[in-house]
Amino acid sequence: MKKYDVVVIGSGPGGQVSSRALAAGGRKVAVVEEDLWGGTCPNRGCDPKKVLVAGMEAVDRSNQLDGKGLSPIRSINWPGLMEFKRTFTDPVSSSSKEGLARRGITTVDGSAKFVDSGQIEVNGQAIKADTFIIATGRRPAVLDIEGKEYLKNSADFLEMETLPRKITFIGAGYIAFELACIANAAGSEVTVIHHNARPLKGFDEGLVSAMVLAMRAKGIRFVFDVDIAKVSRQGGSFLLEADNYEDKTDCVVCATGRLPNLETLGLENAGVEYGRRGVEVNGFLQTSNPSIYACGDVVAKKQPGLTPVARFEAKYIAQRLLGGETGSIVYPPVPSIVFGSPKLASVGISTADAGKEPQKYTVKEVDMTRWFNYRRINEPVAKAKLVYGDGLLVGAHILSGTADELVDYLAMVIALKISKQQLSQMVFGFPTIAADLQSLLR
Ligand SMILES: Cc1cc2nc3c(=O)[nH]c(=O)nc-3n(C[C@H](O)[C@H](O)[C@H](O)COP(=O)(O)OP(=O)(O)OC[C@H]3O[C@@H](n4cnc5c(N)ncnc54)[C@H](O)[C@@H]3O)c2cc1C
Ligand SMILES: NC(=O)c1ccc[n+]([C@@H]2O[C@H](COP(=O)([O-])OP(=O)(O)OC[C@H]3O[C@@H](n4cnc5c(N)ncnc54)[C@H](O)[C@@H]3O)[C@@H](O)[C@H]2O)c1
Repeated sequence: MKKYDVVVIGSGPGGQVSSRALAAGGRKVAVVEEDLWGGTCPNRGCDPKKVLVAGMEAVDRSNQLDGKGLSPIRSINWPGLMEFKRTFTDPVSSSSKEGLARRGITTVDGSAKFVDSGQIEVNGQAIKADTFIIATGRRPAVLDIEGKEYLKNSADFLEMETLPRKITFIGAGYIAFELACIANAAGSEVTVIHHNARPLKGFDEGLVSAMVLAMRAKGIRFVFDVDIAKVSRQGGSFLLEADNYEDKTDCVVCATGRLPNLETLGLENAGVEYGRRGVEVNGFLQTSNPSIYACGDVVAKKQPGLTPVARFEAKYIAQRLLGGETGSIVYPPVPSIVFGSPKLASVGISTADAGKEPQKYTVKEVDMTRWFNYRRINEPVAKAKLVYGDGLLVGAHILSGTADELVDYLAMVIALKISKQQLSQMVFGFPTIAADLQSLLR
């Protein structure tokens, strides 16, 4: 029977970072993967999505500068863009696996299941380890409605060879907003249906409303307070039905959240507790079995399920197992970005939480739309809401085409507690988004 110091289950960002760090620290490590090596982010998540976002950004920029020396790009050559996307995704699985092997890590293809607290089984083969790390991520949730077999998910969207003439998204979170904007820029007729009237729930309500307004101006249709009950095939298209709604479309993408991958892991055999939201962990990312850790999307936690969070947790576990980390995990401010059109980004204390403690926090709203950096590209909207506590920036919420860049600078200001006085002593390259920090935080 094979025996390792550490076995990592799942080869996504969490599994990659933890296994590589542990192998570099001299541990004998194996990684088990049941699907594509590299996990969600580079195969069917962040990276392919961001390649498609580049096409959307080009369409947006040309539309914004229409009549200002440029002609708009009317639509995207979808098969061409997908071919470009595949140059990123096709090599990922083999290169991720080879990258691990090059570092002396054993790679095992198959589905891992705990037999007891010190042993898993993969394809009938028993593997023992002193420590296990569960990094199995999440998968798309499927609405339990009549006709659910007709529903596509985000992974299907990112593989679509032809762009449907009409596409409908159910759900209004990160995935629906981002993919709706991409499909709209590529020339599809897009509808987003949500079961209540509060899309992108974790983000500032006013900025979300402004984003919805901007997306509506581009032709995206939002339908709120509609709970789809049935999908049926009608020739080449699909009929969506609810008590108060009926519409035909060519493609339905379900984007109603993601579920932790844990049902097939045999967690009961290893004494690992879990719930609907994921594997339960303590402040050291240890499960209820102290020799089994968990990181990334599969963990039940307050932090959002994002790649940098999975990587941060994986690094922490590796440091702890290598003897360098003794305290419980302390997360820095984590930026969240919706790569839509425009982009919505958020970091630190929310405006909703700040509003509950007015004696502690103040919120300053800044409209940047007329600032040079936005006027130069004729941005329709550029707004920020800044949360201050004790004179320092503690939260930032931004809506603009470049919010993804600005939010990382602001995350640094928050994490390092950089004061307005310190910022005013800096010289930035000009004119840049970073240079705006001095005016923004004045
Ligand atoms: C469409 C989309 C867009 C996204 N965009 C962004 C973005 O822009 N920025 C961002 O930060 N995040 C984004 N995310 C989220 C990001 O992809 C995840 O947070 C990240 O991949 C989590 O990493 P992980 O290692 O925890 O899990 P994953 O990357 O999901 O990897 C888990 C791996 O475990 C494997 N596995 C599961 N069960 C078993 C088993 N029993 N045995 C063996 N292997 C198993 C799976 O096959 C998978 O490969 C996006 C997600 C999606 C779906
Ligand atoms: N840019 C990024 O960082 C990025 C992009 C995509 C995904 N992600 C990650 O992936 C996760 C999953 O994304 P997502 O958009 O699927 O989930 P989400 O949690 O962001 O949004 C799901 C939406 O579906 C709605 N919903 C739930 N049940 C429903 C129902 N029965 N009918 C209609 N609507 C329903 C919810 O109210 C919510 O608005 C995100 O939470 C995030 O962690 C991140």
